[in-house]
Amino acid sequence: MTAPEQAPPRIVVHPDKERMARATAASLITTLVEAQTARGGASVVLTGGRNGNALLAALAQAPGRDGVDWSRVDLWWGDERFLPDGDPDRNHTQARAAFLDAVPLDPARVHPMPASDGPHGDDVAAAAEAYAAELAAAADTEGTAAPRVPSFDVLLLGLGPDTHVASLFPEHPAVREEERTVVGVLEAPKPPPTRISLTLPALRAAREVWLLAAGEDKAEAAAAALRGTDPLRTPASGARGRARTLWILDEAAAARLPSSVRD
Ligand SMILES: O=C1O[C@H](COP(=O)(O)O)[C@@H](O)[C@H](O)[C@H]1O
Repeated sequence: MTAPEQAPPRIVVHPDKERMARATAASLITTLVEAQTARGGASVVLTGGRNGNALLAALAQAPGRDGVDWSRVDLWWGDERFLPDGDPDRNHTQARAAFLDAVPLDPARVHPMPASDGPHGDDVAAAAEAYAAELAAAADTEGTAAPRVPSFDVLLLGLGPDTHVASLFPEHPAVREEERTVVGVLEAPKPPPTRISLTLPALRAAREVWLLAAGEDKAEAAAAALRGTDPLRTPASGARGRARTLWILDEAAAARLPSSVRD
């Protein structure tokens, strides 16, 4: 695959996780309005996890929320826990509760990853392939001829305490993938063990990648990933956007950052 441009990380630190969620929701609204003004539509890749859900809850409450034309926003997912539709542990179920049901989205533009009781049954490889095909069908040619995914406006990632992003865990086969855009993940070290994930090449096709980390349990991971140069060991270090890579932290998660990386 041709490697797209990769923007170096920029770090923004908020006083606490509530203010971080509110400020990030406001920035996301601005970015989506700008994308719609420039290109008609906008696309976001959602993340699961505590920080991703806190952002969605803040977005649902944000005063400027209705400045976005939600019927012209495509929503994709960076990863999913491969469980039956509606399972409370699915990232899609949590996103519905936090945000999706609060705004007038076009159902045809909401693209959850397949569930384990969907058309592919429990075949996670087939489910991943189907999601890759859905992304390829929506792909454009901006930036790079490959990989075959849309030029996402903003791709959100929660940072795991082990530096995983999406369902790309350190030293795991999925983080080594260089050709496919979506993979089935087996034996993930965090439950549930079976997942679907975008790969690093797919994440890097985004215009902007925003990594979210709040809380002291993320401090070590944030420092390791921002120092790290090997995505096999610190997957978050390999997640970069073409135009912007933004690390959005609260003070607790930023506590161990080397001063050399902090603005
Ligand atoms: O399992 C997952 O974990 C990560 C991080 O979640 P957090 O609760 O530790 O913030 C999340 O980004 C990913 O989407 C999810 O599937």
